[in-house]
Amino acid sequence: MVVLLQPVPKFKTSPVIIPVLDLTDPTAKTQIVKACEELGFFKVVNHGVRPDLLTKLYEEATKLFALPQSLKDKAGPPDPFGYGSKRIGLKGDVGCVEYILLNANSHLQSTKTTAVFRETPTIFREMVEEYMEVMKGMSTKVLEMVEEELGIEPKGKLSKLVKVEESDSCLRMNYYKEKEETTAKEEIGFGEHTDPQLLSVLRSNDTEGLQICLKDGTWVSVPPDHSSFFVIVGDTLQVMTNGKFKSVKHRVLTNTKRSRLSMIYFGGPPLTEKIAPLACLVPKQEDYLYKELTWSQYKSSSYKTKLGDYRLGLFEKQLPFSLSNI
Ligand SMILES: C=C1C[C@]23C[C@@]1(O)CC[C@H]2[C@@]12CC[C@H](O)[C@@](C)(C(=O)O1)[C@H]2[C@@H]3C(=O)O
Ligand SMILES: O=C(O)CCC(=O)C(=O)O
Ligand SMILES: [Fe+2]
Repeated sequence: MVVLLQPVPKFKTSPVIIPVLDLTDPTAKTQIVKACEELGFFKVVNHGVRPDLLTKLYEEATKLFALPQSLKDKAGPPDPFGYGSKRIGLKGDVGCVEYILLNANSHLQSTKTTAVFRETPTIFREMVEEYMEVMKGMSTKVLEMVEEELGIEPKGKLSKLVKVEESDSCLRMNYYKEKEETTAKEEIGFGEHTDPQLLSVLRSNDTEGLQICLKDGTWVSVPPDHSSFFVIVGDTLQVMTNGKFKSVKHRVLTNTKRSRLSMIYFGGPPLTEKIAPLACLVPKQEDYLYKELTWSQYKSSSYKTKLGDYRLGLFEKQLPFSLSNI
């Protein structure tokens, strides 16, 4: 008899060394740049975010996902904002995940974002707004440190993209339910992908599941740590640094015994912002690896791709005909 075994995703079980950054350390900017180049990922400790805000927000988010399905569905299907279950994006991707996606920019706020808040207590909305401000602050701080270390001029060129009111940032809360059967296998919670924005700031409860892909293609598990944040380099930062920083591929595998609740702030530039390699980092135009696109163009093209697609190809310069045929 032939027994067909379920393919188990390959990944290293031994934890890889994730850079741990204390933003108040005078050497932090050098370490941030190193981590963004080598891994596109690092952990932030000693961040000063009010622990009671985190605890309370997690309590309220847990209550939200425990609401009757009929109430949650009032804020769905996502447009892409609002409440979603299993389906991710518009191109048929699925995962073992329930989520809400909310605009951070109140001027761009969609009706589906408002619908989420209709089903939740006022305190939830207030805490979400405060949390988004805190995340904006942390994203700005990280980008300011990158500017200083790389000598990016004028000051604020990068960080203002997430700091200004028009920035197109969003917040996602993902809930991965535990499996009923204790013998159940791990499944894909959130399939492999890179984040399109400049950078993402992630926090989760203490349930494992997040994995990142190293440059050699091996997947490694990121040990969870509810007291820290994780920063993920996005596609836009890869383009602006002309490939110096790596937009890291990541995914979530579900845990069979415990539920995972994560919150991710995606720091995006204003919709009209032109994204291209920074001239102060790449003096010669012919050395640019990427062409210019507005964030709005890249974002709408991203929504035509599947989760795991290589979206940075949209930015890549076409090689001259003679070269591309070699
Ligand atoms: C399949 C998709 C979901 C996504 C939009 C996309 O077409 C490709 C990028 C996906 C992603 C990944 C990071 C964030 O979670 C997200 C909100 C984003 O900006 O890009 C999601 C999009 C989504 O779920 O709407
Ligand atoms: O839920 C997580 O821990 C990560 C999910 C993620 O990568 C995303 O929402 O873009
Ligand atoms: Fe992601």
